[in-house]
Amino acid sequence: MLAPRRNVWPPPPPATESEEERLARVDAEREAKRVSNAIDEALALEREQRKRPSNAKILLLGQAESGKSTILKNFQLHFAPKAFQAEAEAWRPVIHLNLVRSVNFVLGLLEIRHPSTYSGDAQPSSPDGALSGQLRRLSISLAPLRQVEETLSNRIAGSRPPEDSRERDRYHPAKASEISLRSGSGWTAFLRFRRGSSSAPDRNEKAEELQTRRILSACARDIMTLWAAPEVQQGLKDREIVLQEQSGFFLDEVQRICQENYTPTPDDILRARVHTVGPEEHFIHMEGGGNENLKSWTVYDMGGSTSQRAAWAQFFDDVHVIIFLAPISAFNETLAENPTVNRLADSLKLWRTICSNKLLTTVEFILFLNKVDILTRKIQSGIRFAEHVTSYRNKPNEPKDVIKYLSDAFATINQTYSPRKRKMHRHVTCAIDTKATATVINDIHEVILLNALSATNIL
Ligand SMILES: Nc1nc2c(ncn2[C@@H]2O[C@H](COP(=O)(O)OP(=O)(O)OP(=O)(O)O)[C@@H](O)[C@H]2O)c(=O)[nH]1
Ligand SMILES: [Mg+2]
Repeated sequence: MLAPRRNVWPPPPPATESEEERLARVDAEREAKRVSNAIDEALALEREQRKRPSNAKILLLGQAESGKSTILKNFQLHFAPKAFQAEAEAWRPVIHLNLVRSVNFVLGLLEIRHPSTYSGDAQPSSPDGALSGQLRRLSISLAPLRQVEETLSNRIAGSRPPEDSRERDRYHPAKASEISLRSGSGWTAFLRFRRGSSSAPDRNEKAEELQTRRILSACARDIMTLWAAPEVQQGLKDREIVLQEQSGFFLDEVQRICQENYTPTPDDILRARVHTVGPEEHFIHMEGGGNENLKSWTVYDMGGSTSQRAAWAQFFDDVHVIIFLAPISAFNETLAENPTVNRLADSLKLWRTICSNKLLTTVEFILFLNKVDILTRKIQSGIRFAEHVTSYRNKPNEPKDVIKYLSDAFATINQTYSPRKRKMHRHVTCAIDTKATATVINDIHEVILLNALSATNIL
């Protein structure tokens, strides 16, 4: 006689099985089969979904103030204009803060130039040491803006600024200070702010905002007078400070921005400056429907200052495209976090590090040579590129020649240091020009789709 079979499923019924037990067993087996089929179907579906992702994953890299967050805003404006517009109101405090910081920066400069008047000394030691009566009056009438700056900073970044921002917020002799945000309390507060409809600001916040708007409206005329004052313009010129080229510059728009009923325009939002601290993940759901297989994009916007860069590598794994921003206008500037390092040299070095990274061997790169408008203005104002980049020697000091030289330099680094031959797409951009950037986005749209779809075996 054969021994009863073991290790088979379902096990053979015991010889003594009653009719009732048999019915119960058949029921249990049917249920087990149903569960097993359901699991198989779920696994098949998951496999299918993995092949058809809802996401293209894009990484924005580049040094601080290269324009990463501005490109992200362009993507949002281009692909999800309704969502972009819905957040417009939330940018108002950021724009107000950018403006107020510029005003306080100018007042700070006057304070340094004319300490005797500020300290109340009636007998300034030299004629230069005295502020004109008009500027003295303005410095008093605009004094409330220091409090406005503090209120807005606290509201946007949270009452305790992140370490990195405290470092940056120290008074910089040539630069208006910036607002920093990081994922965490400050950032979520800002998001809550931006996505105000789901959690409306409380009564205190509303009252505070109203108060800020009233103060700004009352100060508008004095801010304009201050900005137009020959003494202020001369003071900036003497220090070779061009505030117009700095991030978050709104001093030429005071009348409009200080109106009590001001709502930011897309151009204002693109020019608003918030320093990103920590990686930010943004989902863009294509409002026009997008590609059938790819209805949303995930864009990772990284903080670009040197202390932030260590966090980049954790996003290299399954990224489809990297967009690297190099601010080509920065050839005569140094890093805010390290004044001994030239910003262009830092950008080239960073690009080389990214090109040679083995984890990114198969990733396609899109290079934006950004801030071409500022580069053009600088060269046309007589700044000589070769004085800052000696290898340029005696080539023509013309924007188009400088741009070509830089574009070739970045391309050569890609060819030389990439572990394998890599496709690279180059664009010369001005990220605050929405129309020109829309054309570039149309050009790179297909590159992003192709990479995302082929990475997931759909193509
Ligand atoms: N004039 C000009 N300004 C630009 C351009 N691109 C960006 N900006 C401005 O430069 C400032 C800095 O840009 P961001 O996008 O915040 O820079 P980022 O790379 O995100 O900087 P971090 O977050 O600090 O890493 C913003 O105020 C932008 O409006 C450009 O092409 N031309
Ligand atoms: Mg940023």
